[in-house]
Amino acid sequence: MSDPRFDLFVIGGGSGGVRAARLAAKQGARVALAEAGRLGGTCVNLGCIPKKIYSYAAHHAAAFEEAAALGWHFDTAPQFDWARLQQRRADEVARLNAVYARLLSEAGVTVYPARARVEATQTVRVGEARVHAERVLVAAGSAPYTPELEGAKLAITSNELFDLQPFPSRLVIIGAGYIGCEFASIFSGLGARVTVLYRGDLPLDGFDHDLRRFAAQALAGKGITLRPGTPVGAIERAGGALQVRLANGGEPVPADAVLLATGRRPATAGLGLDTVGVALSETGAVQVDAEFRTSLPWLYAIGDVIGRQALTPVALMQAAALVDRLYGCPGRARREMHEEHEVPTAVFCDPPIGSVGLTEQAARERHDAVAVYRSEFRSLRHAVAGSDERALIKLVVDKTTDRVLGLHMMAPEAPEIVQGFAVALKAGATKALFDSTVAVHPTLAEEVVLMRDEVCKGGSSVA
Ligand SMILES: Cc1cc2nc3c(=O)[nH]c(=O)nc-3n(C[C@H](O)[C@H](O)[C@H](O)COP(=O)(O)OP(=O)(O)OC[C@H]3O[C@@H](n4cnc5c(N)ncnc54)[C@H](O)[C@@H]3O)c2cc1C
Ligand SMILES: NC(=O)c1ccc[n+]([C@@H]2O[C@H](COP(=O)([O-])OP(=O)(O)OC[C@H]3O[C@@H](n4cnc5c(N)ncnc54)[C@H](O)[C@@H]3O)[C@@H](O)[C@H]2O)c1
Repeated sequence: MSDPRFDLFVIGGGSGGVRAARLAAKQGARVALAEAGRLGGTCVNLGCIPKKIYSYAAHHAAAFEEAAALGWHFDTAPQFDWARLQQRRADEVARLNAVYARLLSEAGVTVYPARARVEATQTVRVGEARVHAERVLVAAGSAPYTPELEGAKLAITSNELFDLQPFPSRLVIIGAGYIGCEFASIFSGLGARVTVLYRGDLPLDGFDHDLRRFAAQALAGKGITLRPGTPVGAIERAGGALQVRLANGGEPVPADAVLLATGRRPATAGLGLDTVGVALSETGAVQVDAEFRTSLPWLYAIGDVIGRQALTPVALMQAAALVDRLYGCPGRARREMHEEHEVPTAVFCDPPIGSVGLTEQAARERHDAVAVYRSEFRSLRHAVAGSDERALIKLVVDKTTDRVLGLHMMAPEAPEIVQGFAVALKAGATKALFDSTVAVHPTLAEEVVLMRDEVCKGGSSVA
């Protein structure tokens, strides 16, 4: 029997790969997809979705306290059951795996539940089969990066965290990026004593400096121990538990579990890309142009594997843009991928962060005159519940054009609020337009359209 032939062969059934396969099949292309693990990829199985489920659970710790302040009483203290949360998460992930399988099947995509490797020009080896395709799309995602560190094998990554047993009373997290901050809040909320060790002076590299400072205070205010400027020397066994030895010689930090949250790298190892001579970056990212073409005319790549912004909606948008270009109807508008700074993003720590557009620092580098509006306050909900939790909302404006360049928030529901304002920023809304928008009262979000006093230059929020 001759080898199967397709128009498009997709390697990886995660956010980007599934979207590309379905859209291309709907346009009439003969499409196959290989997935070595579970359909849905990182986001569904080991990322956004299970993380958000755990985050919902963690937020209840504060909600119970608030409830008590608002007149509720419980005859017994609420008890948390880690195994039950894990099971609920596993059930939901399994449901989503089935949804993805159904969507692919309904679109007519042939799914190979196996690891794929590029073997030669327009040829892929998948399990025992050899398959030919006019085009091959690499959407293989990324994997946790483990730094050279003595005892690193004793630590876990976010991949293992979801099924960790038993629940760690003391969790030490190395790295204070997205994953470090999100899991610090989750495990702290669920009752662990959490310590975050990081090299820099503030968490969340790349975010607005003022927001980062505020975030450090907010996380510490929730009982998380933050240790900036603390490089790690080694992870070692200590009695029945672990300890993290510090490179600066400080007292070792005891732990029941150590989480490496030190970034992710494109998952290009073993894909056979070297055999066909595709250009990779130093970190292993597949090099593509603005239209996701590699150095070979039949090979494309999208998502985390190209080493740009590692976010699900980015992979989804890249998939749509690519398929529109390759298989779209003539005359119909093509979707395009945005400029990176237009991508809204959230960190689901507690309180959560929502951010879109330029940070104050980036705005000052690119624009002659920048105005900053900043509001830090205690929300009605927290005031009435007797909580000290504060919210930060910050607008960055180009003074020359009055255009709002950035919105950065750390507040309850910040990700939900920022999603809406991202449309306004993309549409080029001015500060005057924000000012002329009627507020919704009483809300936290109304503050975004009520800020009138520019932070005076001497009092700039940038350190
Ligand atoms: C803990 C965590 C939380 C996150 N939270 C968020 C969030 O809240 N919001 C957000 O936007 N993003 C979040 N992300 C990032 C998001 O998950 C990724 O950006 C997104 O999944 C990337 O999609 P992708 O299609 O590029 O890769 P993936 O979704 O990783 O899919 C790649 C797939 O390819 C498969 N594969 C790899 N090699 C092969 C091969 N040779 N053959 C066959 N199959 C192969 C893998 O098994 C995997 O299923 C999170 C990530 C992590 C780790
Ligand atoms: N809410 C979301 O959208 C979300 C959530 C989780 C992950 N993600 C995506 O996944 C990516 C990976 O997340 P992440 O938190 O692992 O990466 P990150 O890049 O956000 O943070 C990595 C952290 O590790 C530190 N680090 C790097 N190398 C180190 C070393 N050798 N020793 C000590 N510290 C080191 C960095 O200084 C930084 O604090 C994110 O960049 C993001 O794109 C998104």
